[in-house]
Amino acid sequence: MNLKDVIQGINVLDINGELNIDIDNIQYDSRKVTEGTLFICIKGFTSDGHKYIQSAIEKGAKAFLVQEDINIEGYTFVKVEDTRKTMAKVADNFYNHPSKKFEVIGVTGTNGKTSITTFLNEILSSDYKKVGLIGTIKIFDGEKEVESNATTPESIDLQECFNTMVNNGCDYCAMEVSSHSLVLNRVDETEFKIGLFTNLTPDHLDFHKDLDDYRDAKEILFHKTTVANIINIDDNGGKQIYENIKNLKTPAYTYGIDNNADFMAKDIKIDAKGVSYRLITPTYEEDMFVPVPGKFTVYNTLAVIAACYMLNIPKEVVINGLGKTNGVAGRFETVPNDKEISVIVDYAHTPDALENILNTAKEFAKGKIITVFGCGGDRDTTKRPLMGDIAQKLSDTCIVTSDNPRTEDPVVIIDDILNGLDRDNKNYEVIIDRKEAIGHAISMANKNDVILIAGKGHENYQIIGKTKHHFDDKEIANEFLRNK
Ligand SMILES: CC(=O)N[C@H]1[C@@H](OP(=O)(O)OP(=O)(O)OC[C@H]2O[C@@H](n3ccc(=O)[nH]c3=O)[C@H](O)[C@@H]2O)O[C@H](CO)[C@@H](O)[C@@H]1O[C@H](C)C(=O)N[C@@H](C)C(=O)N[C@H](CCC(=O)O)C(=O)O
Ligand SMILES: Nc1ncnc2c1ncn2[C@@H]1O[C@H](COP(=O)(O)OP(=O)(O)OP(=O)(O)O)[C@@H](O)[C@H]1O
Ligand SMILES: N[C@H](CCC[C@H](N)C(=O)O)C(=O)O
Ligand SMILES: [Mg+2]
Repeated sequence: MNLKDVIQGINVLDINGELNIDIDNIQYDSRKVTEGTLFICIKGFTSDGHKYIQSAIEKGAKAFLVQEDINIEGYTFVKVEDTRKTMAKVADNFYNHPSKKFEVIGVTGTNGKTSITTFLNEILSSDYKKVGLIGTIKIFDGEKEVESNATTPESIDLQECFNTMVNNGCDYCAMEVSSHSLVLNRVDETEFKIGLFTNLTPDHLDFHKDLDDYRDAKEILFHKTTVANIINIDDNGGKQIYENIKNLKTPAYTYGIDNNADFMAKDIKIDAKGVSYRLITPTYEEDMFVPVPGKFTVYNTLAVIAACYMLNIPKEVVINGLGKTNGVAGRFETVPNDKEISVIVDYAHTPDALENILNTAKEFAKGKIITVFGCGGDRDTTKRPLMGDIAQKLSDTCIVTSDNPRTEDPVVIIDDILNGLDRDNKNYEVIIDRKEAIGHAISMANKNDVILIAGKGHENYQIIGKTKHHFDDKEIANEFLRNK
């Protein structure tokens, strides 16, 4: 594509060099530059893309989008105010506005995004639609699965992914939209048909100033939609967002259990097999069963039902689809065994999620509840003591261990967790090594006990320092259960 077309519509401050050149690739990471690339220099949190101009030239970059005054003979420099923001526009131009060519459904909120996008994918696929998926567990581009490195990819990667999905004949894309992505312009220029909001509870307060700031970030999604916004009205953050967006051109709809809503669940029953409820929509009522336990499943499925309603998916497809769902990998996933112990692997990595999952386990536990959990390193530290408190109060025994320590010392992370629990109550233990901790939980469990292994869910790795080691909670639990 001609550079003039690539930068069409952007606010240019200055140009040095020739604009009438062909661009074959756009890239924000010098390590991925190829011949004919427009390299976008981003001033980041840890590094500065402007430092890599020389190495990008060596790899074949021809043109640069910059925030500084730079002029090198034979290359083109386009200066703009904010390269990160402009990058989204450039990416949308380069891939020819792919999000407008199919139906993108965006899901935001602290918990439930992966669960909802997975359900949506399952249901829309069963209606013979081709569905792309973007989220924490994986990316599916309509033909193949690609490893996911983030919940929401960088703008260039995102627009490239949309383009591949469109070329692969996808009708829909169900995607998770993280608060980071909304603030860091990753989803700018994306046209969402539907925006869904799940809930807002403390997380990522290392990145957002406070909970209000975090909520404002989430609200951005609902200003980018064209067909419908769907909001959990039982959630305080949801209520506030609804107030702010209810009069926008795109209509807003609500779902909930406790408050009057467009999509409601009544007569809820929850047990170890799943949830059942009476579904009330604007035009029909139905008895629902979903084989995934937890009150949060009621919320997640109401959101899915509302989205499918707005997309005119036949109600039978939605109801039957949810009734047969395989659940979501690493979300309330049980590890089958012949010891009559309920071993549950779950991705609860926030105080709210941990509380919900433990309350769900409590509703059907016939024996003791043993919780194994830790907190991730290089992430929000304020959630650590809160999770310690919740795990201790809602378990008979809790084993505090490591999650992904990343570049932090696991002992320091565990200490932060211990600051939230009552050290005089000896119902907790500390075992730094996660494998050992899981083994210990299984060795101490008796028939009818519930073991909750929380925090890592589907992850099949542990990040220590900057290295990913193979590690899979389910696999390890299985190994100990076999030998018990
Ligand atoms: C805080 C944050 O989100 N940072 C993201 C951001 O990094 P950054 O802008 O600070 O980049 P930087 O490392 O300072 O580098 C600046 C520029 O130099 C470039 N560079 C750097 C080195 C080099 O050799 N050559 C080169 O060109 C980089 O590619 C970048 O363009 O842009 C990078 C490129 O897209 C991301 O990889 C990086 O995500 C980091 C790794 C991260 O951990 N992000 C997490 C917190 C995140 O995004 N999480 C959310 C939510 C998770 C959830 O709740 O589900 C997510 O959506 O995943
Ligand atoms: N609607 C919900 N409300 C509260 N907790 C939930 C909800 N749905 C799922 N959970 C809990 O949160 C955990 C994470 O769920 P899920 O992976 O769907 O969330 P997510 O929003 O995708 O998280 P992430 O920000 O890591 O991408 C689950 O393992 C479960 O314990
Ligand atoms: N998307 C979340 C996942 C956290 C999962 C947990 N296992 C951890 O490593 O903290 C994050 O990056 O904050
Ligand atoms: Mg997710």
